[in-house]
Order: sequence, then structure tokens, then C-alpha cells
Amino acid sequence: MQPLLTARQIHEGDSYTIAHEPISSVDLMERAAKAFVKAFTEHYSNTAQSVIIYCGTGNNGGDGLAIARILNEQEGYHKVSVKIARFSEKASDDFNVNLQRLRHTEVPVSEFKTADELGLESAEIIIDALLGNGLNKPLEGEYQKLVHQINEWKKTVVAVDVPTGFAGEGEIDSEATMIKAELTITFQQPKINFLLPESKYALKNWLAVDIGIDGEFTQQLNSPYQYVEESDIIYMLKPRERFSNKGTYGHALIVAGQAKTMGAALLCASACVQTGAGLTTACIPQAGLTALNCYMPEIMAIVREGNGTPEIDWSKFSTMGIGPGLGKDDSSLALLTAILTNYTKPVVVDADALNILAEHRPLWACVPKGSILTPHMKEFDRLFGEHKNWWQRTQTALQKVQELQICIILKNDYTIIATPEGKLYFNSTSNAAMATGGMGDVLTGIITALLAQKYTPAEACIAGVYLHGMAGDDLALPNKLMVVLPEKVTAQLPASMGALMAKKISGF
Ligand SMILES: NC(=O)C1=CN([C@@H]2O[C@H](COP(=O)(O)OP(=O)(O)OC[C@H]3O[C@@H](n4cnc5c(N)ncnc54)[C@H](O)[C@@H]3O)[C@@H](O)[C@H]2O)[C@H](O)CC1
Ligand SMILES: [K+]
Repeated sequence: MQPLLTARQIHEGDSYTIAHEPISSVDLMERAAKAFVKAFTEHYSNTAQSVIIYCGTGNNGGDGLAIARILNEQEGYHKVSVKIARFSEKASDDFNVNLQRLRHTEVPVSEFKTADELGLESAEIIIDALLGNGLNKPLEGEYQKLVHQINEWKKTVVAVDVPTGFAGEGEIDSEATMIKAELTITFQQPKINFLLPESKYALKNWLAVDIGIDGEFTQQLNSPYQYVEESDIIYMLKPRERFSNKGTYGHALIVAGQAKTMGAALLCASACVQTGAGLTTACIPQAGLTALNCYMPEIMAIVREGNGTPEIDWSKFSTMGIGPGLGKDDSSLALLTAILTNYTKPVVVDADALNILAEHRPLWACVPKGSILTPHMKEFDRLFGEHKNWWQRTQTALQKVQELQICIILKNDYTIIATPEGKLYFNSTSNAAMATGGMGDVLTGIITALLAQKYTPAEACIAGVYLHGMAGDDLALPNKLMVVLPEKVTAQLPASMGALMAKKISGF
């Protein structure tokens, strides 16, 4: 896991690294500038392009000055120039050192005291090194004017560490003034807010470059915010053992579907099978039985007849996934109530089952500890009330998982998993080609299968969300697909899991 740190913790990480590596702060800045330049030149390789670097007078500006020198002297970008915004008397020491160094190069440097002094900008690329992680209030005055001006030019902007005016954590005000950057090259770790949807106002793309901040130190800060990486899933993944049989991998029950929404049940149950549950039974309406048998003969059925609740032998099942296409009528309510009052092991609650929960608060007390709720944004707000922004949702999720002793999977680009230990895990796989109906049903099937195979609820969430996104990436990215259907993701799962297991066996 990569810990995601707040601005203050990032600053602590810098100071610790400076003191204990040891390295001087100006050398750390040089390392950061070099890492930025390496990524920049990979993306904007035409050295004949004109590049202007707008610098503040703090350390973000200091980075900008070092970047200008390195681009010019080491990378052959001869049309690099620098403009310094002298909006305050203050300048950091490392800014001053780098200004002296830059004066020994051919890079033209000019300064301005007000945004009005600027004429039209002729450079093709703007590097934003005005303010970084030191932002301590929304932009106003000259900074606000300057950032508006830069955005109006509609040039390609590449931000150093964070787009100026964008706060790395806390509520994002979509009305606030911030640089709109094509690419943000950030140091060491994505800032927490890069992973929330409102970051789209300032960031189109981002990438993180390693600048050698002490990893042991940042781990022990025990941040509640974590970024899930491939190695975490490889570590968690359990092999299929010799002499194992279907009983080894659990028996999952998928409670889903109505006559007109059988697709959701089929997608969910088939994903459960493909993720390796030893046995999968689907509790479906009579009308769906033929479809189920034709779609995937591996799945067994418990048939719901009319509006009655079927007999279920609770002891037979390792876990249950409930909700896709289930509907919210009285029979669905009765079925969900029967499950939650009779079954005590962790279950996965999705879709219509979440909506039933939202409308029947007394049922919440019956949700088995360790259960997993998988809402998208609207379902989340139906359950826990309206939220103005995603930061608020993350904080509510943190609070609710501890209160109810459950896990919550809040679905999005970087799906957020909240666990009862008070952690938020941000997933790093998936892509926009996967944004189609039915994808959530597949996720529920995957997570149910992992619970059946004795993964802990937190592991089932973290690994399930990762594998779901990974299968989608494995299909969409190499083949440049615009759209990936849930059924294809399901079919891809064994191969994607197998690829991770092969890495595990070969020691990565
Ligand atoms: N590990 C790392 O990530 C490293 C980061 N580096 C770079 O350092 C900056 C952070 O530098 P800092 O000097 O702390 O802050 P800024 O340059 O972002 O800001 C300077 C200064 O500006 C003032 N200020 C804050 N908000 C406002 C505002 N809204 N209006 C006006 N003035 C404002 C405040 O006084 C700030 O101190 C980080 O982003 C990286 O780019 C290091 O180079 C290496 C290690
Ligand atoms: K910046």
C-alpha cells in the first residue's frame, strides 16, 4: 500500500528525509526537479517547443527554477524562459539558491509584481510552479487574477506537484480559482484529492514520480488513506492448492433478479463462478430458470415462486451476495429480512438490497458484522443522507464503517473501500470503457466469491475491486477498446487472476 499523506505529513516526510538520509533540502529539490524533467520530457519530447515556467517564490517556485535550468542545460530545450510572480517579499532559501544558479545559464528570467503587467503569452507550453503543496487558503488578489489569465490562454499547462490553487485534501470548492492543468507531475504520491471526482476541475491527467522520501517513515505515520497497488493484491491472493476440491472454495448464494432483470442475476452469479467460488447457487424467480440454465450450467438454483420467500438451508452457504436486479417490492423486503435475521456470516449487499435498507432503518441492526455494502454515489446518499461533495462522503464512510462494523465500497473511478479499522483504500485499476450497466453486478459476484473462499471482508473488498478493474484494464487498454461489457470482464477474470498468481509464484 502506498500511504496517501496530507500536506502537513508530506512536509514532515521531507524534513525527516532531509535529516535522516541525510540530504540537503536544496539537493532534495534538485532530485524532485530531475524527476519532474524526466517525466516531462517523456510526454513533451519536442525540444524545439517554447516552454515558459511561471514561478512563485516558495519551494514550488524553487522547483520551477531548477526545472528550467535542467531542461535547458541537460535536455536541450533552448526555448525555455522563466517568469517570477513577486507577489510577496518572502522567498524560500532554496528558491533563492536556484535563482542564483539559473542566472548562470542562458535562460531568460523576468519578474512581475502584478498580473496586469503581463502581455499575451506566446510560449506553447506553460509549466505551473506558482504554488504547490504549501497552499494555505483559496487564491485571491494577484494570484487569482494570474491564474484566471493563465486559464484563459488555453495553453497546454503542466503543473509541478499540484495545480496552483488546488488543495491536496479537504473539501474541493468547484468555484475556487485553480490552474487547469493538462498534466500534473506530482512528487512521491498522488495527493488524496487527485482521487476524488471533483479533481477534474483542475487535473486532466496526473502521474507521480519518486523523489526518494523515506518510505519507512511515511508508513509509520499510519495514514487512514491508502493507495492500493498490484503488489498488495499479489500478496493477498491465495493459490488453488493441490488435493483441494469444490468444498475448499466455499458455497456462495447469489440472491438476485426478477423476471425483467434476470441479466443482473446472471452477471453476478457468473462472476462469482469465474472468481473461483467452489459452488454457486442463484436464488432467482421461476421465470429466470431457463435463462440461468442456458447461460451458465455451473450455477445451481433456488427458485422463488410467486411472492413467497423460498426455504433456504442457511447452514449450507459460506456467504451470500444480495441485491442485483432484486427489486424493492414486498417480497424482496421479506426475503432480505429473512436473510438478515437468519444468517449471521458477512454478506455482500448491493443495488436494490441497499435501497431497501435505505428505506427500512430497523433492518440495519440485523446486518451481520463484517458485511460489505457496495453503493454507488446515489445509493450512498440514499443510505447516509445527501452530501455536497466527495470529501464529505469519504468522512461519512469512515464514520459509518466504524459505527456499524461493516465495510463500504463507494464505487467510482478510484473506488474507495472503507473498513471498520478506520481506513480508506483507493483502488488504482479500472477505466472509463467499463462505465456500463451491469458492471456493479459483476463486482458483487467477485466479492461474494472471495468471501466464500475465506478472504477476510477487507481483503475481499480490496482484492475484489482491484481484480474487477484489472480485468477491465487487461481487456480495454492493450486493445484500445472504447467499451468493455460486463460479461467480457467476467470471462477475463480467471486470466487476470492467473497472471497475478504467476507473478506471486515467480516471486514477482
Ligand atoms: N516531498 C516533496 O513533495 C517536496 C516538495 N517540494 C516542493 O515544495 C512545494 C511546497 O513548498 P512550500 O514552500 O511549502 O509551499 P508553496 O511553494 O506551495 O507556497 C509558498 C508559500 O506561498 C504562501 N501561500 C500559500 N497559499 C497562498 C495563497 N493562497 N495565496 C498567497 N500565498 C500563499 C505560503 O506562505 C507558502 O509557504 C511542493 O509543492 C513541491 O513543489 C520540494 O522541492 C522537494 C520536496
Ligand atoms: K504548481
